[in-house]
Amino acid sequence: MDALKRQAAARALEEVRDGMKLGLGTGSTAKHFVELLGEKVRAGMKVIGVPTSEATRADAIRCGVPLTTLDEIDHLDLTIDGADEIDPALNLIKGGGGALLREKIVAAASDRMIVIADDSKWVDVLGRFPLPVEVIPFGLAATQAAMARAFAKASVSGEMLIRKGKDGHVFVTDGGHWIVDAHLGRIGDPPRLAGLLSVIPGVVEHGLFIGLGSVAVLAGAQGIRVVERP
Ligand SMILES: O=C(CO)[C@H](O)[C@H](O)COP(=O)(O)O
Repeated sequence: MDALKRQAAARALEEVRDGMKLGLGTGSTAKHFVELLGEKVRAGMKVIGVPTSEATRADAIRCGVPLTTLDEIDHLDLTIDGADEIDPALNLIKGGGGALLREKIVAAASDRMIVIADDSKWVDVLGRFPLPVEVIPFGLAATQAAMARAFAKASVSGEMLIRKGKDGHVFVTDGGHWIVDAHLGRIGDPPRLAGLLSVIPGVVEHGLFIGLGSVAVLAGAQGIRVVERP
């Protein structure tokens, strides 16, 4: 699986041109991309990156990739990031690594987003992977009740679990928020659910990426498949 992730990352690297401003995703697949990009930079390629997490910032520094922020620049040419699920409309579930808020800000500031993944992430319908929803800890019960109402309106339902870290404590995002993982099973209308979740005050962001992915690069046993957003 790791070899497939690296192959997808290598294929996406072919789209990177000298002088580009890049969004650098988070997760094991995006980490391969940062490592391969580092090799190009050491060979003379001039790019600058905005990391989507503190973990990716550390990886990029280790690999020698020059960094900036979306305070210093307001626009990126290309973001390369992984995903937890990808559907045929190139709607995504992201946030398995807990970086969905910065990932979405960076993707939205980019002209294009290339999603890199092994082909196990490709699904007919989103939802088997629990949907991460980043929330403010204040008023959590009220926020979860509002989320349940949004789920009902979108004809989905399922358990909501506060994400815990490996140490058993509540997982805290880079932004200081918590994550509720919603086990919905099947999300029939992702854009509708995305809209309903976005207007809940205690929801900072959710892991449905609608209309952000431009291209998916999927690596499988049969080779690489490149899928454009329809
Ligand atoms: O959204 C993410 C992090 O918030 C990741 O892109 C997603 O979890 C996929 O990770 P991996 O490449 O390790 O499978």
